[in-house]
Amino acid sequence: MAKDLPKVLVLGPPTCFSTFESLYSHKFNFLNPKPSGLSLQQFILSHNHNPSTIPAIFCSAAYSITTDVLNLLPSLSLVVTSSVGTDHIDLNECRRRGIQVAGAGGVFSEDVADVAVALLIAVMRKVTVANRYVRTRRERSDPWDFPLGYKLSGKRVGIVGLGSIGMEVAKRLESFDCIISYNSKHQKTSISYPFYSNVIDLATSSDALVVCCALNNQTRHIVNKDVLLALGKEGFIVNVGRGGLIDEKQLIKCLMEGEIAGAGLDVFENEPHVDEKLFAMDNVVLSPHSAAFTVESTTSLCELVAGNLEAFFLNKPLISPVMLVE
Ligand SMILES: O=CC(=O)O
Repeated sequence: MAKDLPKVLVLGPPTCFSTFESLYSHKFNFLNPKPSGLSLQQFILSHNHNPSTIPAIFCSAAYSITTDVLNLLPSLSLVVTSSVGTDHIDLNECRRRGIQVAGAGGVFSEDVADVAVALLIAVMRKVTVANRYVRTRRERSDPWDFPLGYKLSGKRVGIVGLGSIGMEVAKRLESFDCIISYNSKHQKTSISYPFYSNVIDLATSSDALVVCCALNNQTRHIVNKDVLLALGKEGFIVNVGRGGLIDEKQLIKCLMEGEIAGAGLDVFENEPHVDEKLFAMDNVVLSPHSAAFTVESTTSLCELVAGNLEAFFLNKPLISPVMLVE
């Protein structure tokens, strides 16, 4: 009987949730407020769920796990998020309350890196403009008036955040003979790429920046106006991390004024809202925060989430814990 199974509250159901539910509803009793249209508080009250019997949350990056949410759930001991990013979770408060947190670990790294490189090629070589050009003109005009793009091979690429995604980006770009350097919270002793402790210096020494670090108080607007100006008029930027890593107002201004050459963006500062000024720009390629999601990564994610929930309910160590230290 579902009511005898361990309860898992599902918040902002992750895109994989319907698959996940069909695979694992024999193991967990999923409580999903979304279809009811009720607020979390109303849901808990109206369904007579004793909040003290809810030990675990499964959430997506679209749902903020704030102190207010945690206050509604006095027995909460686990938050599992379907994302790599944890900026939607009040980690300090979780630490204070002894709540464990598990994330998506490395399941998305290759897919996100693939899209980072795809966006870089697309914006530098004008792939989306070319696509529209052919569809609207149907044949090559004479004289040929398609604008020239920039070569990626051999370019200097600065990676902001050399974690598991950043390393996959570097690996891919090495096969394009790109010259890699990076900025990270700390220099990595095992990595021979040049390290820049200052993102402005990294931008000055790069033809393109790929931003893939975590968003937190230290990294918000890590790419600001000064970084964009240092990247320069022939510089490109790709963001597959979080929108808040770049000062989007300044980015749009720099794109409009030709202070940088172009941008490939999978993430936006005020998601799900996307600033419409970006839609009119030919030097911008957009993607709907979908870099992580493939058929394969979704399957791996479902297995990982189930593994974390099972481990938790068996009092075993989590498979992909998020470190709750500052
Ligand atoms: O954006 C996706 C993630 O954080 O997993």
